[in-house]
Amino acid sequence: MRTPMACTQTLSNPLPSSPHLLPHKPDSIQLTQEEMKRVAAYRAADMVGSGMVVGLGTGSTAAHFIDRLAELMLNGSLTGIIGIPTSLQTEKHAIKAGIPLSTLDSHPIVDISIDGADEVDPKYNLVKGRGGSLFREKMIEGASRKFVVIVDETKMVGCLGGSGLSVPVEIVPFSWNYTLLKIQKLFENEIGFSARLRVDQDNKPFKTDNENYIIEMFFEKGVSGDLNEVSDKLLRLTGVIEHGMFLNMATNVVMAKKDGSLVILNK
Ligand SMILES: O=C[C@H](O)[C@H](O)[C@H](O)COP(=O)(O)O
Repeated sequence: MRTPMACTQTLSNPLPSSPHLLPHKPDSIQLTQEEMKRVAAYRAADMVGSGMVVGLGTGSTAAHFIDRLAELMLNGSLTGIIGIPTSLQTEKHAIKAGIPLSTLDSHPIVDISIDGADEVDPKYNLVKGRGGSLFREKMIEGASRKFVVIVDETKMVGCLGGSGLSVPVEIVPFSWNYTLLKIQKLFENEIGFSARLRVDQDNKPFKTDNENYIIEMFFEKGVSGDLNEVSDKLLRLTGVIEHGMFLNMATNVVMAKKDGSLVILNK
């Protein structure tokens, strides 16, 4: 059984100073969250080179990247790009944008993946999957030589789960309530822990692209202790397919700030 141990990571200035990549904005002007997402996505698109196999992320930040990638292909700046989509939603978007697609089966080595995240901790560990796409994302991003995370500054946290929002776990639908009980048992000593099945607008179980269910785990003070141990324990539960903690996977983080500056972190 896990000894409860407080998450001790802090966010006190974990970031180096950054170049201002946007024209100077008066102090009173601040970017909206959507603008920050676009700024990060556009900068990350510059990391893609012609002829690359590119993992295409999922979510609102990744959508800006897909639009930019398509734009760069259309104006001839990038040629020979092959995209590997991390969700059905992204697949549709990329097809509409005119990006040629393939699969991991045909292209098992991905040059670069670019995707958003729900949280980034000071060691660049991530929470992903609040949009439900964590399994395909983890497969494709795990097969990538470079995995660039694009976020706005609101996504930076001291501890994973520390924003008070969920850490998702993808499970098989069969006996889902039993799997939920096992997850609750795993964290029974964790003060303020709770878990529940994700439901859709009709109060039916939310289904992932793989027809699985999602359990949302909530940690009042963030996930504590050794994250790799927490990961292993979850993955050992029969019924659990994957979880949304992406540990030691990101090679770069491109983070846009409200003042228009960008911080680029490299591992
Ligand atoms: O399942 C969703 C993905 O992991 C997203 O990358 C993540 O939720 C971040 O999404 P957004 O860019 O919309 O905040």
